[in-house]
Amino acid sequence: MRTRVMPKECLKSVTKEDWVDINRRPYVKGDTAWIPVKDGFFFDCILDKKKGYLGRGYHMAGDIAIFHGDVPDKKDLDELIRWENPSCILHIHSYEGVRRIPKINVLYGKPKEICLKENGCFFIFDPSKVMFAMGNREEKRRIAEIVKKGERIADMFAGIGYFTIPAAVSGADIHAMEINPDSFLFLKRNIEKNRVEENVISECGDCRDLLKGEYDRAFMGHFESYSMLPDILSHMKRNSTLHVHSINDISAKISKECKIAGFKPDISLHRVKKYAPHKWHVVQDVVLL
Ligand SMILES: C[S@+](CC[C@H](N)C(=O)[O-])C[C@H]1O[C@@H](n2cnc3c(N)ncnc32)[C@H](O)[C@@H]1O
Repeated sequence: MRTRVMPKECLKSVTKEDWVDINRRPYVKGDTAWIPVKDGFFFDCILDKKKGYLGRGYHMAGDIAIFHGDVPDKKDLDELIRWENPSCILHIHSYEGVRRIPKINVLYGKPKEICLKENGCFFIFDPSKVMFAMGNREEKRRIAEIVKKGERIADMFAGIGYFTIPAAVSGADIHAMEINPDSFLFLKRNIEKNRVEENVISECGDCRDLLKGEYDRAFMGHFESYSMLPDILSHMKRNSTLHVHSINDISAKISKECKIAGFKPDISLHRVKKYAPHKWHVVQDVVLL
């Protein structure tokens, strides 16, 4: 790659210059930036094609690199900085408690808010403050496809709007409930950012206290949500649908609760992602007959 070598602080001021190749990422090391140059313009250094990254697995949320599991070693970090040029590297140890608060180490740079675009929806969040499950993209797309315009939906564990936003964009009316005030603030901003204010009523608090009226569908996007089945079942219409998330198949437990509430459940199981060895994040679609 042909580059011009400049102090890092020049990066912002040169982006609009006609010689800058905006289709390539600049490479930054310490205080120096190697800025890609378009064909036909003056350059002062050719950067070797970078060797691939061979370290521990990670994923990128915007320009923030995230490790789960064990803490990566210094060699992996140096390699990753060279390979991805991230603004920040986080190690997320776990998500704590019912509010799923990330327990993190900042390994490089400074955490910040990012805005991801997925399946045409925007999600603003700070991965050091709130949970965002990167592997649920397909499930969000599936939900956006199956909800119907005008349906009244309870999103009992709305988070930053993982399911609320795609369902609202599809034209459903969502009652979004979220107990964590940090996640709730991002939820409000994502409702605005995606311009779905008319389709979403959002409330901060415990969904068990907030459920109101009758619903055509309910999203139960929390692994312990089955314990709240009695709460939601008293608000569900006949022929309505629940989407109950869990680790591995809990159809038998769900079936028992639905029968106690007077429904005949028709359950189908969908895998969302691998969670741990022998453990799958699954969702049970439960039609209440
Ligand atoms: C979408 S995230 C979790 C996703 C993932 N399926 C899991 O269980 O780890 C779940 C969200 O539910 C919220 N939450 C937990 N208990 C709640 C409750 N009783 N009422 C409303 N929101 C709740 C948490 O704060 C969190 O933002």
